[in-house]
Amino acid sequence: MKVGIIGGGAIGLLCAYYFAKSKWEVTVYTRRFEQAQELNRSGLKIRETTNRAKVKAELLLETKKIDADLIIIAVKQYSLSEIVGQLKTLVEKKQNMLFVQNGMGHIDLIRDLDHKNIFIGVIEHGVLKHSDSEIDHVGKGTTKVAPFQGKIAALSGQLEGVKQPHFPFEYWDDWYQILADKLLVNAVINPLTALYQVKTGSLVENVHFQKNMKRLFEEAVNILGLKNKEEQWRNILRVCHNTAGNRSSMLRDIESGKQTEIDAISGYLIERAEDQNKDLPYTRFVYESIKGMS
Ligand SMILES: NC(=O)C1=CN([C@@H]2O[C@H](COP(=O)(O)OP(=O)(O)OC[C@H]3O[C@@H](n4cnc5c(N)ncnc54)[C@H](OP(=O)(O)O)[C@@H]3O)[C@@H](O)[C@H]2O)C=CC1
Ligand SMILES: CC(C)(CO)C(=O)C(=O)O
Repeated sequence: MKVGIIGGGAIGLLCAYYFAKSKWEVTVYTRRFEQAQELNRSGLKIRETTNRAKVKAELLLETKKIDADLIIIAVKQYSLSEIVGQLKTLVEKKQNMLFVQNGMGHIDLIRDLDHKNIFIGVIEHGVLKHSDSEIDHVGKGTTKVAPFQGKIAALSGQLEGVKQPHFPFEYWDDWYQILADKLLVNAVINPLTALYQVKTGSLVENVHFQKNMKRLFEEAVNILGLKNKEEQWRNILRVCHNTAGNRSSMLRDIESGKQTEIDAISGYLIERAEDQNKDLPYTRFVYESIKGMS
């Protein structure tokens, strides 16, 4: 089987590594020529392991067709708009596509595609990228997938061939549910860790930070229309404990001067609230603060 992975970032390389270990033919489509060169030359390494995985890589801009059974789109949400146009010509209507962005900002862009089998993924792994060919799999989690267009069997049948204990898949029926659950976690943890410049665990250890978490939580859970509120709150506390030593992706983006995904997370919630003539003052505060810092 062949997988094409668009974006050689932390998540793209994580997927590339585990598919290659499962004996799939992997091609990573990069933005930069130097990264493609490096991957072709050295392969791909996860820090804790000794073996490098062999992958092919090429520049997305120079690609005419993506020859793959499954295509994983692993760029950040804000890079997706420049790629969606290319997907219309690079990917045939019957090829499977899996989008793994955080937030909800990508959904309207995906609606523009009329491919038969489109899937949404929520990645619950923690990954740090050290170089163009080396990552650290710091948090072992799962990847939840659900159909957006087409039937889940088209994807689950393929993923039968990826049996890796540290890289499992879970199958869900409702893409909105899995994305909304993750969005809620990110809407609470990401902006606060970035603003206070603290690791995820510090949010719950500090009673004042935890009060602000609760305020963001109340706004987000109501706007997203999520039920089982108590369980959702417990889940956020659990994520803070389980990833206590991690720096959230938003904190890392701010620290390295990169664009953040605040528009797809808090920005999306603010838009939903405006549609309902509601205001989310705490969410708006963190949104404007992060925009001002990045
Ligand atoms: N890292 C993590 O632990 C987690 C990340 N996620 C989500 O997964 C998604 C990807 O995140 P992550 O991997 O961390 O992000 P990164 O910033 O590490 O990677 C994004 C990659 O996309 C590449 N890219 C951007 N534009 C293009 C283009 N036009 N053509 C080809 N490649 C392009 C970038 O290339 P270049 O290097 O040249 O800029 C970069 O390598 C995000 O939505 C994130 O929220 C979800 C859960 C955990
Ligand atoms: C859940 C959390 C905060 C884990 O680090 C995350 O998804 C992120 O960093 O974007």
